[in-house]
Amino acid sequence: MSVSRLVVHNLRNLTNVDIRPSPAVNLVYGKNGSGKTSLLESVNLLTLGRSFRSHKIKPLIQEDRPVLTVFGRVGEGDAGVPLGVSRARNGESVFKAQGRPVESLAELASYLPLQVINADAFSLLEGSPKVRRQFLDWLVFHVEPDFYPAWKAAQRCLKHRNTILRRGRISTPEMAPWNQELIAQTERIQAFRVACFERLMESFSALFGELDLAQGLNLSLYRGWDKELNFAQALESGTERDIRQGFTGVGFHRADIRIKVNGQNAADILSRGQQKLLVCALKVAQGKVYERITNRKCVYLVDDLPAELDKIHRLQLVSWLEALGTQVFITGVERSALLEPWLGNTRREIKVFHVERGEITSEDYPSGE
Ligand SMILES: Nc1ncnc2c1ncn2[C@@H]1O[C@H](COP(=O)(O)OP(=O)(O)OP(=O)(O)O)[C@@H](O)[C@H]1O
Repeated sequence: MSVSRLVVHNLRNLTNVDIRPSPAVNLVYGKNGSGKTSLLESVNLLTLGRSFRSHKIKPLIQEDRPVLTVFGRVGEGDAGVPLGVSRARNGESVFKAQGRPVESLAELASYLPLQVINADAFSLLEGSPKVRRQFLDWLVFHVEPDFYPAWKAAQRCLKHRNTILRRGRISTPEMAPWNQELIAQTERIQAFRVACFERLMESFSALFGELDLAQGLNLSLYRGWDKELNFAQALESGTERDIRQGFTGVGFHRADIRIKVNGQNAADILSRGQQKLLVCALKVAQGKVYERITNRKCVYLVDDLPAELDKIHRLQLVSWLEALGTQVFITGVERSALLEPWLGNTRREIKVFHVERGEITSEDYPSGE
């Protein structure tokens, strides 16, 4: 899967953009504030209906304009699927695929699986368990069709159970069916997550295992309750605490990926550059597993590649992306720093885009080199 055409109107400082990206390597350079990240945001918007920077829509719409639109073709050349998104200041939105409104944002997302590596990527190490849980669940959601219904059903049970807990007067006949259903759905969610986590770790070790950085590194899946107990036992033994707290303290909603170096949190031990490379490896590993299972490739958006990564680490990430053979959009301030790691390392088509005050010009490498 790749974006073969991208047309953007009134997104931040991008007033009128129409580009035909390479199905392989797209390098986007320009000064600070020129509009590079906005271009990546437009790809994100096209498939997820929102930015990766913020859930708010108004800041995305160009000042003094009522609406922003992004149109794109996804697939091979002009034969690709047309996708269109418009978001208006007054709250109106249109999401279209193949010329008709989509049934859900999940349908829109299914046309173009995306992986984003940007400054927020560090939150995979520093952030709350929710960030890591969502990271794993992205994969589970995309490769296991029964996961989402199970997850939704479990969420429903949790909500009802918590409402009963908050009321304080617990009646067993009222609570029992929610507990039973929660246990059944949690076991399914857990099985899906374990299977995906194992595949993810296999792929991650193949990428990362050889690096010095891998010394002492350990990633493990925390299920969301004591590993000595099954979920039914954990729920039962936590009942009094749940009543006191007014919510369910154990379960699928507490799962986490624990990332440690010699027993300490990786975020407390690794340098920024090391953290970024580790996060990149996790995202590339995820893309690999996704491809193996679905036979489809993710598109990678890498905002400000040089930030935090030295030459060797940039080269490492580029070699991983190249091995994936996927479409990438990579931004940076300096053209040479963006191009350098690819030179001699890819036979695929490179396009270089220069952004200046929201205007984009493109060149096919190696023209003019
Ligand atoms: N709603 C808006 N309307 C008009 N311009 C906007 C709006 N929101 C942001 N901008 C401007 O659009 C420009 C695009 O910013 P963007 O973050 O894409 O730049 P960038 O090239 O990625 O910069 P950096 O290298 O600093 O990360 C900025 O100059 C910003 O001030």
